[in-house]
Amino acid sequence: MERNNLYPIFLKTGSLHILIVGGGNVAEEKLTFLTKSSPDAKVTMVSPMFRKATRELALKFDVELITDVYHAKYLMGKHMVVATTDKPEVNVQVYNDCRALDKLVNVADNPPYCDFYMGGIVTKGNVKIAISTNGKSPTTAKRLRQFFEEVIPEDISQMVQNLNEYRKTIKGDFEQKVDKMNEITQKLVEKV
Ligand SMILES: C[C@@]1(CC(=O)O)c2cc3[nH]c(cc4nc(cc5[nH]c(cc(n2)[C@H]1CCC(=O)O)[C@@](C)(CC(=O)O)[C@@H]5CCC(=O)O)C(CC(=O)O)=C4CCC(=O)O)c(CCC(=O)O)c3CC(=O)O
Ligand SMILES: NC(=O)C1=CN([C@@H]2O[C@H](COP(=O)(O)OP(=O)(O)OC[C@H]3O[C@@H](n4cnc5c(N)ncnc54)[C@H](O)[C@@H]3O)[C@@H](O)[C@H]2O)C=CC1
Repeated sequence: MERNNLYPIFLKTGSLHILIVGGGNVAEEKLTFLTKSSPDAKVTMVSPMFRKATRELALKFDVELITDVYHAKYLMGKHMVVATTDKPEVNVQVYNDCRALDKLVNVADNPPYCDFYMGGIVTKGNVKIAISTNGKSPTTAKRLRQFFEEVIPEDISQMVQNLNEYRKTIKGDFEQKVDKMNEITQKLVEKV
């Protein structure tokens, strides 16, 4: 069976700078889910046109909007780039420019031109789950996101906080701490 070999990481978006090229439907979808997960994300968008809802989101999340066509100069200082224009040749240009500069790049409607995929994301306080279908079915990623948003209790974050407080109070060496933390969380994975 085929398997997903992608490696998920949790980016500190507050100190990384992301560029979105394009200002249409796809750009708006990517910005919506990016800011939903990571309201502190540092984002710049460049496009000759932005949708109204995109401009509103930009205002809310302090996103810089540059009204211009894409130029390689806009890559300066950016760590990751998402290309969403309706011009395949522009998206490929963005991809090639990023590759030449070793920047991570995602051409949203073109999986072979993605160094990474955006995933379905569930956030419950301190807990975050990211979901990918290996680019095979974004709709399934969305449905799984909705499912986990529903079934994971909001207070999972309180539990994590409590365990964080508790782990600070445990005396003993590393091994004893590990044993204790595993013992008190055993119930979470016991079959009923
Ligand atoms: C590869 C990837 C690259 C990337 O964008 O990073 C990609 C690619 C493509 N998306 C397409 C379409 C749709 N995308 C969505 C929705 C989402 N797409 C997202 C991620 C990803 N989309 C990455 C893979 C993630 C993974 O590994 O599973 C989500 C999870 C996250 C996000 O957008 O931030 C977000 C749900 C967020 C949420 O709700 O939680 C819907 C559903 C809907 O809108 O209802 C549709 C319409 C239905 C359909 O077509 O399936 C097309 C077809 C274009 C065409 O037809 O030409 C391509 C291109 C292709 O597959 O070739
Ligand atoms: N809307 C969707 O859900 C889907 C879109 N796609 C594909 O994804 C691509 C983008 O789709 P949409 O966002 O709907 O298109 P759109 O037409 O809404 O947006 C395209 C954006 O790219 C900008 N743009 C054009 N040339 C540019 C340049 N040189 N530099 C910077 N920005 C530039 C435009 O000003 C516009 O803001 C298209 O190729 C489309 O076929 C594929 C599947 C679904």
